[in-house]
Amino acid sequence: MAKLRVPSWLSSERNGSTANMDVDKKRLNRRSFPGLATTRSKEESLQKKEEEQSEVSKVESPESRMLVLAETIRVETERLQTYLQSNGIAQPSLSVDGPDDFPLLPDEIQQSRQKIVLATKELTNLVRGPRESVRYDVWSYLDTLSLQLINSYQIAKLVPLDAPIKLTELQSKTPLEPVNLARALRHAMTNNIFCEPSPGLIAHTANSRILAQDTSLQAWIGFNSEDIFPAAGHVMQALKSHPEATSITHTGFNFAFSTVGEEPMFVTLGKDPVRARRFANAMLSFTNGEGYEVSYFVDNYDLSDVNERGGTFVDVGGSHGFVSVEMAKKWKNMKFIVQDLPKMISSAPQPICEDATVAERISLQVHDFFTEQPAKGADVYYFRWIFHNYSQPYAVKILKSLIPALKPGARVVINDYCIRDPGSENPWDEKLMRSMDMIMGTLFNAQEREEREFCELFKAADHRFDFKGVYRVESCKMSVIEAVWNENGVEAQVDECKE
Ligand SMILES: C[S@@+](CC[C@H](N)C(=O)[O-])C[C@H]1O[C@@H](n2cnc3c(N)ncnc32)[C@H](O)[C@@H]1O
Repeated sequence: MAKLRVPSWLSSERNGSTANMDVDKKRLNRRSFPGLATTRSKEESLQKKEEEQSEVSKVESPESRMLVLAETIRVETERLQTYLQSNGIAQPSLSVDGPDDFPLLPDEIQQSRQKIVLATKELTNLVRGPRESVRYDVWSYLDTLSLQLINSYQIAKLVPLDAPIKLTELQSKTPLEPVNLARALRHAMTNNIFCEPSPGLIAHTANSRILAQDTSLQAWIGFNSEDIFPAAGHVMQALKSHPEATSITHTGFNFAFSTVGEEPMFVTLGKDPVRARRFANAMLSFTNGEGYEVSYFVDNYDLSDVNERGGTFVDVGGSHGFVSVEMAKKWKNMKFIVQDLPKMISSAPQPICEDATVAERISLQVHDFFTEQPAKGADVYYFRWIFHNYSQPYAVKILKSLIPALKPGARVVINDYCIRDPGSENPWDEKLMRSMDMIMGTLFNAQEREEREFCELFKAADHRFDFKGVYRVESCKMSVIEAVWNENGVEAQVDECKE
């Protein structure tokens, strides 16, 4: 049997694991903006491989692996519990009044959480065994299905927060036929969404209660289960008919919603204000998730020179402008333009923000980013969660459409994932990023990109884009990828984008 390697992030030896983590952290947060850091070199990758090889010597026999994992779970749970207790933070609980989220935690405590989740998952896999694990992993879509029914029929809002409700009474409040309501609820209960304290009585858990209260979360579940889930079921069909998989109108989404060869997903959503609003709110929920907070960008991206000269920041594909609102609060001398498709712009809140001194510096503009950029001579063109929606031909077109508007020194800033080498991300984030990559393929035939791919993208659009590199703030999952417009740029060298 092949031997299992113990990854350094899972080791329960405190000093060893912390030391490894520090090394990893330093390595992974290396940035390639001039003056801030240097690009990860081949030698460093090799060195990492060697370090990993040496981990093989710490191989555990399959019999003891369960105990290693159990010990990791015990040690890390104790660490998390102690931290919460000594800081007066409520302990996690599934009961209806359990806390909604963890507060911002120090890095090492956050890593404890990650280790617990990942060790628990591996231990579950080991204890179930390979055949049973794989056999039933494929049923994970049923978790989405039961959640879709509950969310779509707004069942969580029908269950009182303070007392259980009889299933029969709940049935009378929904158009869902009793068998289907009971089956969706009882399936969701296997995921701790609702509980049945005694037969026929339905009550909230913390999970179902948050679903009843959080409208952005409802939108997130709605978008994922009603737009992405059907699209995922049509990916095979899309790939079989268009194996090259670059067209944005021949995707799983297009096959699911009968728009093949007609229009991309955003146009479809844009035609329906309810769906457009749900998408915007879903993005808000996602953005508020751990490691995606807009504050990482707002707090760390330096615009003091632009602010000093009262410059302009264009948020291209900026949805309802929530990034610009936060930026305008910080940079009080700057102007902001939020651009998006007509339906998105018309459904944006008016005023965009309560504070008039912020709102008056933000304008909304209808603009299709595949056409010539109308905001000429701005200082920054910012794209958040845009480029990962597009395969290379489209992404190049978006950049080319900017060129007539660019003044020398204009910054083009992409705020997206930047994928690292397989296995170099912590597994928690790796799963998230790989999942997002799958979703991008499903909806757009698009992809998440590595640093080299971003560099190649800019160079493919125009050699005058001076690629500055990738910057990622500690604990943030998103990277800032930047290029500066250089009128006198020289023809790109073939090797320029290689690691
Ligand atoms: C994934 S969302 C990102 C929104 C926002 N930047 C954020 O960070 O949440 C993509 C946005 O691009 C907009 N969009 C899609 N196609 C567009 C186009 N051709 N021109 C302008 N905006 C577009 C969508 O309406 C949506 O608001």
